Amino acid sequence: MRTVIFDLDGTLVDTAADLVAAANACFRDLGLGDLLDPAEDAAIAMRGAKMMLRTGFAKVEGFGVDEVDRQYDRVLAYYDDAIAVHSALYPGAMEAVAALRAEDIAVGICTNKPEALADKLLRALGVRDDFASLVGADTLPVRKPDPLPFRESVTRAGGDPARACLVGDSETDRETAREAGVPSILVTFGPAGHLMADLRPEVLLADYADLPDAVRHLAL
Ligand SMILES: O=C(O)COP(=O)(O)O
Ligand SMILES: [Mg+2]
Repeated sequence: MRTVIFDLDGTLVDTAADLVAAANACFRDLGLGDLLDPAEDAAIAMRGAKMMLRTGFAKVEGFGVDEVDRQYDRVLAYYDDAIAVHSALYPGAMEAVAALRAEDIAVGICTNKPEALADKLLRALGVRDDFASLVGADTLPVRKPDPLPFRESVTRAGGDPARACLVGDSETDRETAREAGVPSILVTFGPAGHLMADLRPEVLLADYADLPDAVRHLAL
């Protein structure tokens, strides 16, 4: 079965504001104020909680790598408490998913978010059951760009990893697809959209309305 696997943050869902809010709550607890800006640091947020902590601590004195590790669980706890306040699906995402499913193409998710948080977010948005699989950062011992979680997300969706592609928004997604030997479709509407062309994916996607056609042309 042909399969399209989606990344989550920055690809299916615009999660930047809730992620930045969680990091800022941690920084405020440490007396540092709001070190990140939801608009300016959206691309940093798409690279995960540790990257947000590293970026914030780089702006002040006296907080090193150890503090990033110490605060990581706290960021995730804040995020867990307010995971879908501002987060929203990108326009046309679920219409594209429905169109793919109508063509008997399996759809699943492979994310570097912890699986439980990804599951909670998808349920809050009312779309968990639209995806046949969900593999997160901690589902397997390895995470993207290792190709294993991608392959697992394909097989759990009932698909064949040789007839699959990955829709993503980052160098990590590009690398994952390359390692798995499948085409990548990188979206240009996320916070790092302007950088996607340099990664030379098989497809650059500016609008979800164009996804079903793009997948057809890949001839999976
Ligand atoms: O949380 C991250 O590191 C990024 O998550 P993503 O893989 O869904 O983009
Ligand atoms: Mg992403």
